[in-house]
Amino acid sequence: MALSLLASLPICNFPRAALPSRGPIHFKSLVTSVSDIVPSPVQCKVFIKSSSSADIVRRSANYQPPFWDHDYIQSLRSEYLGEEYTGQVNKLKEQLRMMLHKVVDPLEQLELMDTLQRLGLSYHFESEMKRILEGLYNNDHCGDTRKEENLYATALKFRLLRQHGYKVFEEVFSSFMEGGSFKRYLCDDTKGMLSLYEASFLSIEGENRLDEAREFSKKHLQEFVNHNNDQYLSTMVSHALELPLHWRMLRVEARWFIDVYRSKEDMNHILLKLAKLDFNMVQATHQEDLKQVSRWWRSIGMGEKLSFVRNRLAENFFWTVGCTFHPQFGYSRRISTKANLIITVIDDVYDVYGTLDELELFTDAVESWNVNAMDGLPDYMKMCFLALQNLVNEMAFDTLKEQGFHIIQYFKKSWVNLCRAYLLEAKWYYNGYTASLQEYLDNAWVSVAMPTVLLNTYFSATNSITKEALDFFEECPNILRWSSMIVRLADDLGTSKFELERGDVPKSIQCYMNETGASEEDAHEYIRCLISAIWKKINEERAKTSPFPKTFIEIIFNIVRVAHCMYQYGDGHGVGNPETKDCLSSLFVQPIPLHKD
Ligand SMILES: CC(C)=CCC/C(C)=C/COP(=O)(O)OP(=O)(O)O
Ligand SMILES: [Mg+2]
Ligand SMILES: [Mg+2]
Ligand SMILES: [Mg+2]
Repeated sequence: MALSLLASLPICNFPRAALPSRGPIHFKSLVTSVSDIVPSPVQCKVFIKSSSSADIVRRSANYQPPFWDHDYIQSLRSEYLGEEYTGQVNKLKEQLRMMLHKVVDPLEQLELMDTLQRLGLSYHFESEMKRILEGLYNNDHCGDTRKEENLYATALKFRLLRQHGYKVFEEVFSSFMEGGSFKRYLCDDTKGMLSLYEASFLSIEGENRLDEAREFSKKHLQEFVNHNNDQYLSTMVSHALELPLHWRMLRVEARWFIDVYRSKEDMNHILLKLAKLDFNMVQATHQEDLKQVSRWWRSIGMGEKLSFVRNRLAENFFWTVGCTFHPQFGYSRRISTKANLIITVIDDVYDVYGTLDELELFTDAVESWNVNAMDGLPDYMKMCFLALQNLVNEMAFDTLKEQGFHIIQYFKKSWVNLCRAYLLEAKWYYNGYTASLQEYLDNAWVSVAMPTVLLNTYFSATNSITKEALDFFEECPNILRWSSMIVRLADDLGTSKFELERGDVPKSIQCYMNETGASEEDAHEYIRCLISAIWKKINEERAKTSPFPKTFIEIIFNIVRVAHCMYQYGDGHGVGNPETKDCLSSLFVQPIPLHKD
C-alpha cells in the first residue's frame, strides 16, 4: 500500500531543507529521538477495572466535555420548517430562474453564478448553470472573440469552467504575460488580482503560468490589504489570503458570505433574501438530524461510560454537513455522524488510553470480525467493539434493503486497515520510534480514517452503488489517497502540538524535523507546501473519468475542505476552541435574521 508521496511530488519550492534519500528502515534498532524534540508525555494514573484488576498507568488527554449537552441539542427549535417558508422560497427561486434566463452578458452571467455558489444557492439552479456554462464554453471554442476580455473576467471564467469539469487551459492567461511573467500594470487591478489568485488554486501539476499567477497575485494582494479604503474588496481579499475559495467548506463560506454580501454596493435583494431563507431552512433540517443522532448517542451511552475519550457529537456532525449539506442527504449525515463518533472514540483508545497489549487484542478482534472475540477484551473495549459491529450491521442492513448490495466485507476490510494503521502508530509510540516522513505518511493517510469515513459516505450518500465503484474503492485510487493525505497533513498542523504534549506518535511535522533538522516553523511551512502540491494532484484526479459518481467526487473534495476549516485555528475537532464553537453555532443554532436589510 505504499504511497510514494514525496517521490511522486515535484520538489516543493522550499529551499531550507531537502529530504534525504531514504535508506532501509531498521525497526529493531530503534533510535529514540522524539524525546529530544518534544516534551515528555503528560501521564496520569487512572485505575482501570481490568480482568487482572491491576493498576495500569494510562495517558490522559484531559478532553473537555462537549460544548452542547444532549438537553441543549434537544431544545433547538427552528421556525423555518413550515410550508409558509417553502412557498416563499419557491417564489424567489422562480424569480431567480427568470433572471438566469434573461442575463446574456457573459460577465454578468459569470458573476451571477459565482454569487449563487458563494451564497450556497447553486444547488437549486444546476440545470440553468449548466446551460450557461455550456454556452460560455462553446463560444470560446467557436473562436468567438467578440470583445477583449479583462483579467478579472478571464480568471473568473477559467475558475468556474474548470470547477465544473470543462477542459480549459492555462494558455488563456498568456495574453496577460510577457517573458514568463504577468505584465506589471495588472497589479493595479485588485479585482483582477483576486480573481486570478482564486483561479490559480484550480491548477494541476506543471501549470507554470498558474504557479506564476499565484505568486504574482498573492504578493500584490498582500500589499493591497495594507493600503486600501474599499471595505468590501478588502474583506474579500483578506479572506482569500487566509484560505482560498477552492479550499473552503461550502456551508461555512455561505454563512460568511451572506453577511458580507449585504454590504456589497450592487447587492441584489432577491438573491440575499433567498440566501437567508434557504440557509435557515437547511439549518432547520440539520437541527433535526443533530437531535436524532444525539438521542442515539445518549442511548448507547459511550460518551458517559468512556469518559476518557472525546465526546464530540457536534464536531462529528460538522464533518458530514461539510460533505453534503443538502436537505435530502439527512440519512447520510446521520449515519455518518454515528460512524465518525465511533471512529473518534476508537482513535482515542489507540492514541491515548489503551495499553499495547489491549490494542493488539482489539486489532485481532477486528480482524476476526467475530463477536466471540469480545470475550478476551477489557470491558471498555467490548463496548467499542460491539458499537462498531452494530453500526456496520445497521449500515449494511440499510444498504441491503434499499439497494440489494451486501457490503459487510468492504467495511470489514476498511476497518482492518484502519486498526492496523492505528496499531502501527501505537507500536511506534511505545517503542519511542520516529519514522521518516515517507514511512509515516505511508501509514498516516490510512490512520486519519478518511478511507473509512469516505466508504461510509459512499454507501450512505449514493443511491446507485455499483460493483465497479466498489472494486475501485478496494484499489485505493489516487483520489482517495491524496485527499486523505491532505486531511492528515492539515490534522497534523492543527493537532500535533497537543498530541505530543500528552504523548503520541511523532506526526508529520516532527518526522520532518527529525529527518532534516528543520525548525518547527520551517517544518510547518514545508507541510503547508506539501498540502498545496497535493491539491494539484486532486484537481487533476477530478478531471479524469472515474467509476465514482460525480456527487461522490465532490464529497471527497468537500471532506478535504472540512479539514482545512476544522484545523484552521488549531484542533477544532478535539479541543473545543472558541472559533469552532462560533462556527458550529452559526451553522446549527443561530438563524440569520431576515428583516435587517
Ligand atoms: C470525522 C472523523 C471521524 C475524522 C477522523 C479522524 C480523526 C478522529 C481526526 C481527529 O483526531 P486526531 O487528531 O486525534 O487524529 P489522529 O490521531 O489521526 O492524529
Ligand atoms: Mg488521535
Ligand atoms: Mg490516531
Ligand atoms: Mg491528530
